[in-house]
Amino acid sequence: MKIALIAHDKKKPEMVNFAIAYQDILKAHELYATGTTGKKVNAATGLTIHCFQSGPLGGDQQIGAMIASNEMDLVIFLRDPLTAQPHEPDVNALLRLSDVYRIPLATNLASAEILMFALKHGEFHWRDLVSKES
Ligand SMILES: O=C(CO)COP(=O)(O)O
Repeated sequence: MKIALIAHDKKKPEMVNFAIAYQDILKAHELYATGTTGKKVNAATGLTIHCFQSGPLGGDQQIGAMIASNEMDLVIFLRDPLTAQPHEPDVNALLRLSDVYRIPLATNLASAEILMFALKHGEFHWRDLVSKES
């Protein structure tokens, strides 16, 4: 499974703790991230992560492109709903594409944990079927 990890600045400590807590699950998958998030998670866990550009410089768009070409299976995007982002249109585009392509997406820690439990229990095998269709 290809999993994207993205966190706005105020949510990065939460993302790092999340990745530490679930690294045993995450390490079995192909991980992608926006630039700064990926570097922080890698530094804290040693997980191998393909890092795209930083979000404001196009990282959200790069992950969106993977979604549009059916190459992303799950997105954990810890958004900061209380801070305006200079690249809000990119953020909205990523959320929109996740809905267009029905990609499981968690935008907060509680949802992200539920997705991790589902992943651990093999609830995403349907993505293998969808991936093979394209
Ligand atoms: O801004 C982001 C997502 O919209 C995150 O980008 P960084 O991980 O590069 O900080």
